[in-house]
Amino acid sequence: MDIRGLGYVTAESTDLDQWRQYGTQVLGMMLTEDSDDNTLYLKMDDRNYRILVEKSDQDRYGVSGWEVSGPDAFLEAISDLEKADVQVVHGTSEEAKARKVQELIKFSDPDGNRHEIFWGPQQDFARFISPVGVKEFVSEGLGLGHTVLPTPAFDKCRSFYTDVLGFGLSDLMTVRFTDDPNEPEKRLHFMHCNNGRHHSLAIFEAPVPSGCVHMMLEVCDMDEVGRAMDRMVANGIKLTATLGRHTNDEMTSFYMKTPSGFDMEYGCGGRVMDWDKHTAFESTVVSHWGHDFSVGFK
Ligand SMILES: Cc1ccc(O)c(O)c1CC[C@@H]1C(=O)CC[C@]2(C)C(=O)CC[C@@H]12
Ligand SMILES: [Fe+2]
Repeated sequence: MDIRGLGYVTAESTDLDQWRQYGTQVLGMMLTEDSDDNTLYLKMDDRNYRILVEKSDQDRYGVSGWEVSGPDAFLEAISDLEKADVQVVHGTSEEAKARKVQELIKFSDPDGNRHEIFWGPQQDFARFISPVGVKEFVSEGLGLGHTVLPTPAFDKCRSFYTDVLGFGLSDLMTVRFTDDPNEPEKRLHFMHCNNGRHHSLAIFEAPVPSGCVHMMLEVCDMDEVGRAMDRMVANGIKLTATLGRHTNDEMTSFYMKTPSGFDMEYGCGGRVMDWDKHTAFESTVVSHWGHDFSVGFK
């Protein structure tokens, strides 16, 4: 399978007003005109949208939308999934219209994380003009960012993502939250698809009620990250990890809550990888400096 990038994500929300404010005033994305009382389309680049918020009776992460290059790659993806006995549901033309793509399929991983594969996103080529002056999000040729999904059935999920969906292992960590040596270590594997982003997906060996550990958006420089922190404070949004720089993708970022209960990482300076020259390794530290996740539990 040849996945080119994370094309879109969806979030479920009981209160779209919160996301309207958060999406535009904190993240700095554009709310496009086709948004209505049940659906928000949040735009951050040439695409019509990258985050789709849907009115729901729950606040949680929705689906991860993976992009393939065209109709042939789409058929190949369907056949790979069916060969692996994954239940594939074909999206209706109404669903494709709502997602603003030509065609899509829907399926889940062994832990029930929901995914879609699509081809042919609509592009209005309208310039991204941020309502709060964000210059640029980094997504061209790299996908919108990354998502980290909860996968307690780790071994099954790991082979699902590598053997069926074709993700490559970028590097890995094992995490222990306390000093208790009896606490089992939890695995965290960073995975890439067919682009230069260090990871478009990571899987974490623990359940998370909101359906997502965090997702990440990348902006073009450190000032944009700092200004986003100011907007987070001004809008009363909770910080969940302090500013820091990761060892593996070298990104400088902070983490905050979204209105759907999962976290948003907002960063800059991510490495662009040449996978032919890469060797997978295990990091024994989270970051070069910063990234205190304990603030999220306070
Ligand atoms: C370690 C790391 C490298 C690159 C990233 O983009 C990234 O988000 C992380 C941190 C991932 C991870 C998390 O999001 C939830 C809390 C975790 C599991 C920790 O407690 C350590 C690593 C953290
Ligand atoms: Fe991350």
